Amino acid sequence: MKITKLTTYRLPPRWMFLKIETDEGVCGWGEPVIEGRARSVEAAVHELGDALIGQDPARINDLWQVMYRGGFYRGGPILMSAIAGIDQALWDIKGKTLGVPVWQLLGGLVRDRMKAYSWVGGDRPADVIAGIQTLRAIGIDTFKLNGCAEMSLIDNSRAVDEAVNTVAQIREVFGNQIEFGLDFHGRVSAPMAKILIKELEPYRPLFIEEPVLAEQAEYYPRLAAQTHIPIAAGERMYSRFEFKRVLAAGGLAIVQPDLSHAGGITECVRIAAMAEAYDVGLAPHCPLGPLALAACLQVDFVSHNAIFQEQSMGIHYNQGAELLDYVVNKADFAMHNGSFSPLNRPGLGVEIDEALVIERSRDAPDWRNPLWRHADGAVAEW
Ligand SMILES: O=C(O)[C@H](O)[C@@H](O)[C@@H](O)[C@H](O)CO
Ligand SMILES: [Mg+2]
Repeated sequence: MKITKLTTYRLPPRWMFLKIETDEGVCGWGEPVIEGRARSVEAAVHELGDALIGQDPARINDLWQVMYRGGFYRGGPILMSAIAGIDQALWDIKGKTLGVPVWQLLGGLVRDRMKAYSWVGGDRPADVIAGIQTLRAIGIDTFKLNGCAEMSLIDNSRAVDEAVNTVAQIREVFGNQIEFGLDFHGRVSAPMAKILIKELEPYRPLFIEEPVLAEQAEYYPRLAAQTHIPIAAGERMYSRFEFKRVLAAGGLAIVQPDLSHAGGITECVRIAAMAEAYDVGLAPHCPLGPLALAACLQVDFVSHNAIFQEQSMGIHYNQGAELLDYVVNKADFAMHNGSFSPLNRPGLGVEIDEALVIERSRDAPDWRNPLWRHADGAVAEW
């Protein structure tokens, strides 16, 4: 079998799908994207694709190395997201060729259900109580929200109170009947993270995510030393080599590699295994589309340390399309009591509505993250 063609589709709300075709009619789908830089990843996919045309898609391990080591300059969000989507599509082809789901090829299930969580509250946490109430009605009991709005390097006690009050209110209304993680989204400085984490501790969040930016990863062990709240990070780390450093430094309780950013299934099973050796949990990042989610689930179901799965149903970013709009086999993604079941179809387990993808990819808008500024006009982390 030989790879014959790579076609990319940029799509609303902010995704990109990749179709890889072969000379034997089998094709695979993947989701290579970095939110807000879809066109850059698209260019990288086609640049890498030159080396794939005419190659045997079954040799995923070799093709991965060709894409990674074959370039003198490697790594980073653009190239690793391009590799990620290509890798997903290659696994899809392999599964479809052999007639088995990817999790079967990775050694089989380690669990029967995979717990998922949902987003509430939007960019600046608001209406979180109503949001949680609505989702609870459909069986979801685990949530994530942004921990605060923009925050200055040294901010005032009003900003701290605002963040703490939102969280206090959640515990007041729902007690211990729900769990929630807090995403600081890299918008909190190291000095403010210290204060916020201390003040939030009594409300027992499930985890605090990106308490500081990945660029400030040396603070993770220091922050972890001052709190019992599990610290999570990883959505802006792109390879096992980056995860190696944070795992060895200690401090993280949960790693969150993104299956569409960190080199795909091939790389993320390795990151998961490495985390397991450090007694660190896995919670793949996935505010993206159905192919990214399917890839996450393939890894979750074979990784003993997978604890919960992010998914984008109803997320504030899904303007113009929802998680399952382009999926034919929607029922396979139904959650029961807040958990996913293994995807049992061959390959990734997603049947794509290709006609709709082609139609919606025409004039797809370029999504950009908002540019925030502090009151004094300086750029703020979003
Ligand atoms: O945890 C998450 O889902 C992420 O932080 C997510 O909210 C953002 O990073 C977003 O995808 C950036 O475009
Ligand atoms: Mg996050």
